[in-house]
Amino acid sequence: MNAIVELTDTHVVHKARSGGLFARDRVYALTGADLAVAPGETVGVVGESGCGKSTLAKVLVGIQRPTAGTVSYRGRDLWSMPPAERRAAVGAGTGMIFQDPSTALNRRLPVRQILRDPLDVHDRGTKSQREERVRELMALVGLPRALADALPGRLSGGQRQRVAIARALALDPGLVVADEPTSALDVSVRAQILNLLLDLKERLGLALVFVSHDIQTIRRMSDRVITMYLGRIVEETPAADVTDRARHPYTRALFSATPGLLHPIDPIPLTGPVPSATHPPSGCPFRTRCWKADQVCAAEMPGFSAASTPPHRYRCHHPVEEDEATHDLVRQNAPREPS
Ligand SMILES: Nc1ncnc2c1ncn2[C@@H]1O[C@H](COP(=O)(O)OP(=O)(O)OP(=O)(O)O)[C@@H](O)[C@H]1O
Repeated sequence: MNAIVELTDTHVVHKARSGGLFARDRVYALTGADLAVAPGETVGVVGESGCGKSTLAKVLVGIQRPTAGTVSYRGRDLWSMPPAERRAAVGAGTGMIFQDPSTALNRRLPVRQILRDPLDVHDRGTKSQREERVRELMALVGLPRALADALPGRLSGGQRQRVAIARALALDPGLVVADEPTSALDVSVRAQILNLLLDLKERLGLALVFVSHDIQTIRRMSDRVITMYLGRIVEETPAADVTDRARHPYTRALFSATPGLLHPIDPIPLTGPVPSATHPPSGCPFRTRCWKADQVCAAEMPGFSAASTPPHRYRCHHPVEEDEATHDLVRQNAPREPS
């Protein structure tokens, strides 16, 4: 695969926010991530709050520097490039859409200027070509021309997110990363924004990395689903298989509540909260909530199983059997004490 962006054993460790200046605590936000995104594909990222989804997104678009491991853009190591070259590679190669368009856009700039900014910064075209590009971008995302001079405060939430999408597309990137792009919007406009993203992806041949808590949306939007748990990628599954054929117990539990299962079931309960990213459990981080866990799971984090090959890979000592009906998993997953 000729990846647009590729992470190899990438880690992000933060100093704990609450610990004060001399805090020793570390937050393991991303641990050993390996992921390649191919041109034109949509990768959905799921996991509960705090599992590292946003960190992964920021690493992919070069706004978070990893503390270890590499990030390659079209085969070149991003963080060993000189800063100006890196900014150019990131700016032209990727676009990012954030959760809340009201905070992501400069409130003092009219739409026209917000969309021109990336063209100015990267010195794209003449003045009139830039103006033409702004018109083109507005049309692309369905914004009426009359809004070119409007400030973001005058726009609806959906229109603001359209501006944010247009800005992300300004330099014609190969990859767009959308971090919860609809969660701050009214329910009534969410579907419109998702359809717009899908439409743009098709028309422009974009690769899309889509982070969401909304399991159904992920299933609908993605070609491939990445499951994250406590900073680790624990499974990659073709989206069509994710509800019924996922092998990692955590993915099965996350997707168990979605409609459209081959055998509809009650949700598999996930007992207790996600453990702290400052003191993650030894071995497999999911073991404290997993109904299949034993001593092996406490001793060692499994690598991707030798039996699993892309596009389906999982890291689990006791994967769910392919033919194990999800019904049976509900019964097995009685609440238990952490081992
Ligand atoms: N700058 C930072 N300093 C310290 N800790 C951080 C920082 N950024 C993220 N974290 C921590 O890293 C972990 C992963 O955070 P991240 O935002 O990537 O998770 P997430 O899955 O996107 O969560 P959510 O769905 O709530 O947005 C969390 O424990 C978070 O508190």
